[in-house]
Amino acid sequence: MITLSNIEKVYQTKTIETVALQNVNLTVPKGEFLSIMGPSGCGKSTLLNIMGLLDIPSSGMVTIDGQPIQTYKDKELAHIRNQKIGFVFQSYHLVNDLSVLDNVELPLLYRSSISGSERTKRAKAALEKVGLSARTQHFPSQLSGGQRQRVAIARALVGQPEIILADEPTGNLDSVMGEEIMNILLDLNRLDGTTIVMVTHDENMALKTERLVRFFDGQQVSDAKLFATFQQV
Ligand SMILES: Nc1ncnc2c1ncn2[C@@H]1O[C@H](COP(=O)(O)OP(=O)(O)OP(=O)(O)O)[C@@H](O)[C@H]1O
Repeated sequence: MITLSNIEKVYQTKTIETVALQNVNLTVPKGEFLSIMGPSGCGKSTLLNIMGLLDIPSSGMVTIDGQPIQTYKDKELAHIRNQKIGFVFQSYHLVNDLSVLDNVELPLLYRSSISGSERTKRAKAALEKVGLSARTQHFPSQLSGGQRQRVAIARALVGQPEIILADEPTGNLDSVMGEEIMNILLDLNRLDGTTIVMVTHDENMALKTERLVRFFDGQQVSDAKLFATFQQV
């Protein structure tokens, strides 16, 4: 579970101060599929970066499984990020000169307890989950946008994270491919119990999730419980 309490994030440059988040209080229970919506610049990516321990708030408290992150050293935070959190971005962030299989194996390279053959086995299983078993030796440039995003999802889930943070995962895709990606995320949530927080500009995608929080100017303006995803099947 992730809890954000009284989070504020201020970006300070030489000439200007930007309040990106203000008075944010948000709890994401284990197993929830939460979507975040709001206009450009309202702080959605900043929020996701803070939840993913990629950035720290200017004030307020972030706890993961009840433990305030301030109590961890940098090395421990990197460990939690690697073990518990998977990231999916709008622009995929794949390594172009690595094969699909090597891209998916990447997060496991940081886990010394996993052997090379086990790494490959898990990466193949993750690719199978997203329907890309036939593309393991391709390179990202040889794939469609939807396939690239599926590789990115396989890479996010290969370490069996408890939480997936997805920043506009369908933003670069047409509606058919967007639906496909959304169905993979819904299955991960529904079948595996993975907690998912997804930033989206697409209301149709957001309405498929359990809960929708809207932001405006760095603040939450609404928090609505939608149908639980498992009730939709
Ligand atoms: N590194 C930074 N330095 C200064 N200001 C920043 C920085 N990162 C973000 N901001 C500012 O913080 C505010 C929130 O940005 P953020 O990227 O979180 O918005 P967003 O809701 O994700 O936008 P979009 O939908 O366009 O991706 C914006 O006003 C932005 O200009």
